[in-house]
Amino acid sequence: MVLFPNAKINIGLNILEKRSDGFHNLASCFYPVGWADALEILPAQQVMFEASGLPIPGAEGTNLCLRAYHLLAEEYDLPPVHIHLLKAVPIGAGLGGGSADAAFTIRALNQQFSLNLSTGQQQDYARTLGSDCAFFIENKPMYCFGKGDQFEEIALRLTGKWVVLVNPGLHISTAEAYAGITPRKPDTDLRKLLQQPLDQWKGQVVNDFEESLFPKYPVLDEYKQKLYGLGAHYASMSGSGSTLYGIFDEPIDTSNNFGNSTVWEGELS
Ligand SMILES: C[C@@](CO)(OP(=O)(O)O)[C@H](O)COP(=O)(O)OP(=O)(O)OC[C@H]1O[C@@H](n2ccc(N)nc2=O)[C@H](O)[C@@H]1O
Ligand SMILES: Nc1ncnc2c1ncn2[C@@H]1O[C@H](COP(=O)(O)OP(=O)(O)O)[C@@H](O)[C@H]1O
Repeated sequence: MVLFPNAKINIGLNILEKRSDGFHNLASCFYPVGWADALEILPAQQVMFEASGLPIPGAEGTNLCLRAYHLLAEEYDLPPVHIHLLKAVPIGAGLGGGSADAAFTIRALNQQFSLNLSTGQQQDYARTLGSDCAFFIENKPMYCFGKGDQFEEIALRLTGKWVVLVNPGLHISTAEAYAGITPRKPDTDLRKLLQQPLDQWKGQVVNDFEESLFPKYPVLDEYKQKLYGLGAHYASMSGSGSTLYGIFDEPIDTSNNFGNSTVWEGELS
């Protein structure tokens, strides 16, 4: 079975408060985008994990695909599998790439070996692997809260809009980004702000990580402003960075704007 675990962007990201377990309660709209890895899972003689494409930090045994397999194998009678991951989504990029790989592994194993796990059961397994993981089980635009693993339907649809993602190659660890934050509740609920037309989001729909990360890495704000200069209706950093995105009506020419950054663009669904 071959799947394509896709990235997400955060449209608005409010870090509300620090919790007693050390994590933070947040409010954000998670929106899937088409930038994706390729994941192949095949029955095999013994469990084997292989990765190609972008190098993934950490020992192979700690890869989220393998962790997802072992999590299910502890409870269900799973045959050994060969997992091949072609890594294309940048890592430490605020795009949830590793979380998507984990969630898609759960989805694939559930389907391939007829485990009959409900959506809720798959989300429960996913959230033990990372706060972002459960989102990728349903993989549709959602208002997310709690650790980022609780969901509420949101009417927001940007179908047909064009998104440009710019990854400047800075690897920002999620834990490092959270450590620089002073949590606070916003004046206006994000769900309300997102009901406004897209052109009114600028300056109102904010990612709280920008305040601490932009002074530290000035290129991030420079690229956000360039996206506005190219005509974006709205531009922001995604998650804990370092990827910036802009939302446009149609494809745009990004050449000569973002140095050696990796640029991906595509239609929103
Ligand atoms: C910031 C966000 C926003 O969508 O996305 P990314 O930038 O990673 O894509 C997420 O909250 C990232 O979720 P995820 O990457 O799954 O984080 P986890 O592996 O669960 O946690 C990594 C570390 O981040 C911090 N953390 C994470 C989530 C959360 N709600 N509060 C936290 O304080 C903790 O220090 C934790 O040890
Ligand atoms: N399949 C995977 N893809 C990406 N990162 C992985 C994977 N498995 C484990 N990791 C670890 O997860 C961390 C980054 O996760 P990722 O979700 O890409 O971060 P972010 O959402 O901040 O971009 C890295 O430290 C990496 O070592």
